[in-house]
Amino acid sequence: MSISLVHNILRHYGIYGGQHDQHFLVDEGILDRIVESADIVPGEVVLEIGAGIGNLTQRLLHLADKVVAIEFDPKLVAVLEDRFRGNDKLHIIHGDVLKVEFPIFDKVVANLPYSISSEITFKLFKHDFKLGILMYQYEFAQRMIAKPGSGDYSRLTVNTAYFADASIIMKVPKGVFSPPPQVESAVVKVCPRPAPFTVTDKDFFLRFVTAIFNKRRKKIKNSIVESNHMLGISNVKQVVSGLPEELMELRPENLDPAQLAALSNMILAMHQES
Ligand SMILES: C[S@@+](CC[C@H](N)C(=O)[O-])C[C@H]1O[C@@H](n2cnc3c(N)ncnc32)[C@H](O)[C@@H]1O
Repeated sequence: MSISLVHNILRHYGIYGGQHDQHFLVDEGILDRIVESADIVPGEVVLEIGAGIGNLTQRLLHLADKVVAIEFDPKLVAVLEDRFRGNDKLHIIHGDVLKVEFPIFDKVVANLPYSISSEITFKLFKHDFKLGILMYQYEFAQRMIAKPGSGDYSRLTVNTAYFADASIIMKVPKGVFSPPPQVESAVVKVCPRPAPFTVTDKDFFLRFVTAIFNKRRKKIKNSIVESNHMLGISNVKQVVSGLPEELMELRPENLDPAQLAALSNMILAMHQES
């Protein structure tokens, strides 16, 4: 779709963009590469979050059996309804992505609203799907794939490593959006898979990761004790004194996801014994 056609649609429907993370991707080449990366085969159901004026949606509809497009702006929902009227492969959900129930889907392909990237990503990780091709703010994408010990290594990194293999497949400049955002973007490929390390209790592990990264500047022994209101370990000081001393002196950001999982398994076992 040419940029002038996009501008005509925006003008016609009185949409100005810029608010609610509304930056429409108008570069044909990048739209094509995003959809090609999703490797959609017949029979698949694709979820699109924040469908906007339907630039990605149009391409997804060519390949998928069904596209479920979530969009919360009524003006944009009207554009989607007009643009794809009569196409029964499209199901539009008019609502807030954080509140609506996701359908069962095979793949998720989206140029996300950046201000709620974190909430959307954690919501997606609660679902079962084959592949995600997701556009994020570049810094957010870097945090998803950060290395232990780096400033970007965070709760998000560990959750991502637990649920999926993730990689940045494309860096995307501001100028390919209308209106352009203030930040650079990146497309992340998310391939869900079983965790490559053992976790005895998923809920406890995820709570443990959230708790200790809340106190990421503290030594692990202190971050566990100070965030125990989230963990509920009885005799927490005694449990901590029984954990490997060399790990307790490190900060949460220095442990890789497998080491964090091992620690959470140990704590749980000691908590259950006591
Ligand atoms: C970056 S734009 C992407 C638009 C379109 N997919 C494209 O690539 O051109 C993000 C879209 O998410 C929508 N959006 C923002 N917050 C949302 C929310 N909480 N729930 C659903 N959609 C939302 C915006 O209205 C906008 O259409």
